[in-house]
Amino acid sequence: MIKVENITKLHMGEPVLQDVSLEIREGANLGLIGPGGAGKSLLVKIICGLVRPEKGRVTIDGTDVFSLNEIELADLRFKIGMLFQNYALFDFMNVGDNIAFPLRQAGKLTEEEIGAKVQDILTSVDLPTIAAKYPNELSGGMKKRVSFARAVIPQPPIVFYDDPTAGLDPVTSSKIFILLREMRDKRGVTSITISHDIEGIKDICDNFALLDKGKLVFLGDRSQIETSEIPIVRQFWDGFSDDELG
Ligand SMILES: Nc1ncnc2c1ncn2[C@@H]1O[C@H](COP(=O)(O)OP(=O)(O)OP(=O)(O)O)[C@@H](O)[C@H]1O
Repeated sequence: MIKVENITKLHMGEPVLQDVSLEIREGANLGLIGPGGAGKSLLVKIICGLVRPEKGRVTIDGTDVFSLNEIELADLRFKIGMLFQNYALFDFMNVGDNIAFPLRQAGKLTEEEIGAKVQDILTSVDLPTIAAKYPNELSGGMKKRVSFARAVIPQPPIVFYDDPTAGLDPVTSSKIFILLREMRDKRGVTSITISHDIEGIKDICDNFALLDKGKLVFLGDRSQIETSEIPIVRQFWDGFSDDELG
């Protein structure tokens, strides 16, 4: 269970997140939507302890994230896979070494076992032959799939996906959403997916939150979001542009 209580974060004295509270129970998948700059990525970084808020509390399975020391935080991050918006691949490592990185960090498997796992996951993301390539030789869609592979290879129980299909063509996007759905159905992960692709996240998430200018303006399940009368919720969910909303 992930519990976010009254998170407030300031940037140059102005609130960029304001009193945000939500809960994600084990195995649930939250879709986080809202305009650019609303604070979605920042909220996820706070939840996994990468950024400290001015106010509020985050607990993951009962552990208060901000009470942890650096070593305990590093342990917590082993439970959390993160697919960052900007890939965050190491340019100086080839694809195989990038994906193997979290397994080597954990230090529990032999090189032979790691090699087999890397090959398995590369096959499952439909890129079986690119282990020796470097990130700068890959297309955006390939980098996303490699980042996905690196985020999920340690089989974390929690995964955060930050705009996993941004800038991808529709075919590659649908492949990514299939991978996300498999994580939910086969591995039962608890997840937060930030996305501007409403059609894509409709199918992989069971709960939805909408952030606007740092405030949580909606939190609810699919039927609640479909019937919400909050104008910005309608605008985002239905994907129309209403000039009156500005
Ligand atoms: N570590 C930080 N501390 C304080 N403020 C931050 C920090 N990181 C980002 N911000 C600010 O938080 C605001 C929200 O940024 P964020 O990237 O979370 O938006 P977003 O909703 O994810 O946008 P997009 O959909 O465009 O990715 C921005 O004004 C940004 O400058």
